[in-house]
Amino acid sequence: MANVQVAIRVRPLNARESADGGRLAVQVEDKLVRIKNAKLDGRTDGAVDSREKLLEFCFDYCYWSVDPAEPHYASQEEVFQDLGVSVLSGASEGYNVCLFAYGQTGSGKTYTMMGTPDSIGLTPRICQGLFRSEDTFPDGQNSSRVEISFLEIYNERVRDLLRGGEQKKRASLRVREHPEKGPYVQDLSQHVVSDCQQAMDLLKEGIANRITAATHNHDASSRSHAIFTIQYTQAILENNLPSETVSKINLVDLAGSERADPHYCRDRLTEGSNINKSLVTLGIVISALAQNSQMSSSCQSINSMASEGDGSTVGSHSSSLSGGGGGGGGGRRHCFIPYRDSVLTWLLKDSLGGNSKTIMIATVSPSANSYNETLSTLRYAAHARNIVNKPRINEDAHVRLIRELREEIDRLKSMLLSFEMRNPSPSLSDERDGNLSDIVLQNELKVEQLTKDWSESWRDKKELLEQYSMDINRDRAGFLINSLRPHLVTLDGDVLSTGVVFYHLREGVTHIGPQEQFEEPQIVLQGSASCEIQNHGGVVTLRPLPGCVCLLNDREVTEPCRLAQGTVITLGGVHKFRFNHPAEAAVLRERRRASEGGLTCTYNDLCPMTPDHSVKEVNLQGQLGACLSPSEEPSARQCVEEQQCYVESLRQEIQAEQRRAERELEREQAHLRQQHSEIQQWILQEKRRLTTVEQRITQESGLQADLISRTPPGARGKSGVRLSGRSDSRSSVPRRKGQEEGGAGGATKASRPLPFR
Ligand SMILES: Nc1ncnc2c1ncn2[C@@H]1O[C@H](COP(=O)(O)OP(=O)(O)OP(=O)(O)O)[C@@H](O)[C@H]1O
Repeated sequence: MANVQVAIRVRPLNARESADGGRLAVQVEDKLVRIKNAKLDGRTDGAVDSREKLLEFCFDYCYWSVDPAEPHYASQEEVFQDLGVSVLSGASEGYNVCLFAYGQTGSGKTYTMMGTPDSIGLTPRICQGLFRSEDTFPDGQNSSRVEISFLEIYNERVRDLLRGGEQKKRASLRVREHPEKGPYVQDLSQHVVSDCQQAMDLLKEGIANRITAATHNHDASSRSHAIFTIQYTQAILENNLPSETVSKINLVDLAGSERADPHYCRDRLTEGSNINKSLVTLGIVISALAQNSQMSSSCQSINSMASEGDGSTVGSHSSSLSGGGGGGGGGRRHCFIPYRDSVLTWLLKDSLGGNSKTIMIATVSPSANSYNETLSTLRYAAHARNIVNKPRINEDAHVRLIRELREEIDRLKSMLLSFEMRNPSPSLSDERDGNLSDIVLQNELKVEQLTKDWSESWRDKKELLEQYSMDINRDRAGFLINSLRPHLVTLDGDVLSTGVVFYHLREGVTHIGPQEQFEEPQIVLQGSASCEIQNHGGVVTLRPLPGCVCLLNDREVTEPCRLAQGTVITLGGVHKFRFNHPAEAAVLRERRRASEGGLTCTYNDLCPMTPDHSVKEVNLQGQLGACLSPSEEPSARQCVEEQQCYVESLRQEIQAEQRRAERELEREQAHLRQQHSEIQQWILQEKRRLTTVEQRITQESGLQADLISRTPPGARGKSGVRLSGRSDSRSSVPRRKGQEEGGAGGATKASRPLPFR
């Protein structure tokens, strides 16, 4: 059980307050805050109780940040040293922790939680502290993982502050509740970060996406509640005893409460009423929780008094407590907590009365003009201080089992020892002694095995995290997985298959194929498709195996073949993979950047498909050679050398391809030459035939003219031509050249095929 810790921070007077005379209404002394009602100061009529003039509240921490020149001025660092360090220590022990800032608009919540570039606030300091604490463990003993998400609640809708794209940023997300893990936001992006800078970048990105607007009190007022969540997973192996915990750190900057102003536009009024609604719900939740906690503690004290009186045991005392809220306390029932009445309280359910260590920092203005708002904040905060939470260490179930078994072993061992001491006679103790020893031995074996399993599984997870930098939704659309090792990605042709599979190509040989073909295939495939991939110091070679058709970029290979970045491997016509070589790709990307568009190093560019690839290949080789410098990392140099070997082999392939292409060209040219001479001959023949036809036409025309002139007019037909004895339709109609002569003209051309295709 732990009470919510409450801190108060008083900010400096702002320009408006100073201009108004700068009268102060708040005083701070150690853990006490006093607030004076200046309006009642002048009244001496006795109607006013002096207690109304000066009210006093006690809190866990009080910070006076009004004037840096004053001796008890509390800086950002001082606030961090109390509250931030408390957050970090809670998280490092495996507890969920929540720190939220509450206060009137313009009272300094965002300044305290986020700070300014010159004076950073609690959230960035906590991120720094988180990564700093990681360095305190000796190498190899601990390992951790930090995931970040950032959301805002605006007009009762949840928005992801770290999601790219305008549309996605505006999309509202749904809040759901997991039976064990509690409320969560569906589809909220999670970002794995490996250093403080990455966390800071996300924080800045989220802050920039937050909705702000000008209000009476504040020019850049946050109009939404912002929740920055760090999920911190730690694994430690100390003295062969594992521990694995997951803690959630919620850092909340609430929107400021403000009185509604009728001069505001409708949107601003709706916004304000939603802010106030959620803050009122928060107030109701806090009050109800405080009431329940007080009721429980009074039950506890009544029961403990009763148990002292009748001498009952601790067990019966606790059971009477757990017997329900209404058990004691004069029959009063525990209040219902309306968590679901606002999105804010629903999401903070665990932080308020649940599994979390919670700190509230209430920010106030010192000005007498803000008396009412400050008093309301102090009352709100005083209520919150009564809330009792039930934080517990979020331990991994396996680790808990190991710990419990170890405790059991210790208990059995001590039983064994005391049994031996009480029964020195060997005959009597031998049998029981043996039984206990067996149990101890069995448990020790179990613990040993479990510890081994856990260590291996954590090592695997850790290794995986180191190999992959995995970022969910960071790249705007989905997962971005960056691996540093050569790997395969499945390209599944089955439309019904979902999910993407990565296979690391470890140093040595990776067997790919059906279960029965290899003793231990690392990549199991259905059917008969198989091959071996060798990775020797980053040089990756595929060896096709008999009985399986193996294609690299759709070209069949039968001999071992060096794999290049981006190669598509097809095995047995069904299984497709894309090969990625991150180191090779990095070097090639670097070269591409250096050449400013001179080179596009995809596999297809490197492949000798057309003669002009040789130009690119030479270009590539020139760049690789030129880029080698002594200052380059050995691995990069090695990679460049490998690239040069690879380029050399490509160059030879290109030359062979060119020679093949030249031979092909020569054959094609000979064929064309032959066709050309055939056409020439055909044209010549046709010309000759035409000349003959023309000569015949001329002859026949002469004959006809002669015939007509010699025939008497009475013997001529209607057409003026006397039909000869030979029935020749060709001579009975006027002729058009080329049409009539035995079809030898155009018709012949169409019906006679050309001598080429
Ligand atoms: N402790 C402080 N020291 C110096 N300046 C402060 C302090 N607290 C607040 N301020 C200044 O007061 C102004 C308002 O502070 P801040 O933006 O943090 O208010 P807020 O409570 O977050 O307001 P809102 O709820 O409207 O967003 C800012 O200019 C901030 O720099």
